[in-house]
Amino acid sequence: MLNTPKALTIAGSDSGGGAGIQADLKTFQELGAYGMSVITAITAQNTLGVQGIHPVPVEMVMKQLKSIEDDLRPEALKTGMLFSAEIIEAVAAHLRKHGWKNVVVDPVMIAKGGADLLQEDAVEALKKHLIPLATILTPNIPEAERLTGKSICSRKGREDAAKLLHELGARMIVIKGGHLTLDKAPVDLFYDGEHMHELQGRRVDTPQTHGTGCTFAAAIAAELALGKTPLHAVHTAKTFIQEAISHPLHIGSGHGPTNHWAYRRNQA
Ligand SMILES: Nc1ncnc2c1ncn2[C@@H]1O[C@H](COP(=O)(O)OP(=O)(O)OP(=O)(O)O)[C@@H](O)[C@H]1O
Ligand SMILES: Cc1ncc(CO)c(N)n1
Repeated sequence: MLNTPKALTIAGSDSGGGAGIQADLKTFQELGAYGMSVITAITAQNTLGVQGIHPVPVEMVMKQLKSIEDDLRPEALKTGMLFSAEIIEAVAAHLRKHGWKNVVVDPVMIAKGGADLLQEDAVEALKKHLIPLATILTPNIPEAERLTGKSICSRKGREDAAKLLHELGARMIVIKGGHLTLDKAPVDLFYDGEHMHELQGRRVDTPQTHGTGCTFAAAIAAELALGKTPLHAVHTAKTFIQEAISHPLHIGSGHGPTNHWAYRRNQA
């Protein structure tokens, strides 16, 4: 019998269920990968914002990683909210030591409501320790600006940022287009280290976009776990998030979650 593909998320918990660990596990499930988690921080969060953050002690993060390594080695993984430099360094050291492959790094920095999900001094740790291990790095435009130190105002600016991030060590990069001005289609740019590809999208005018970045990166990781190529994985992830945003659930009174069921329902 074939082994069931296992996908791991290393990220923060969102009590509201729309982002972080919860969004990742729902996405893995919908795409047919067995989902596992290493929790780096607990957030008290809902569709209105983040009310509290409690980082998990680094020793406990390492214990979770070891439990997975000893028994349930993943075919692919994604990282999300890592919060501190010490957690980033511990996660990166583990990935290096054990040679875990198919690493999707979503460099989560700020929640949609403005809360800091990454400490200021952790950005350098991300650049130095984790980005060089990324198979696919998935920054949004503000994150790409922060990582490269350059503002992005054009298509050429995004291409240059992708190349700079490649020089930092990421093998492939998707610069997401969700933060482009409202009238523009949210085209994501995928750089495979040689060529630029466009991931076309239709903008949905909705506030229900909580966790879009987490869901997108988790879908890429699930597809890599299933053995798909990176190009196939990013295209499927784009379709997955487009469906999830296009069929909102209308939950909560702020930035509501996306609909993780929509993709599979539409495929059926
Ligand atoms: N309003 C929208 N309509 C259609 N697609 C969107 C919309 N907003 C974001 N997307 C898509 O969702 C995916 C995630 O992009 P986005 O830029 O929102 O990530 P993010 O800012 O990291 O998300 P998060 O706030 O969860 O961290 C991308 O594929 C993007 O093009
Ligand atoms: C736990 C967590 N991770 C990531 C995000 C970004 O969407 C969030 N709001 N919460």
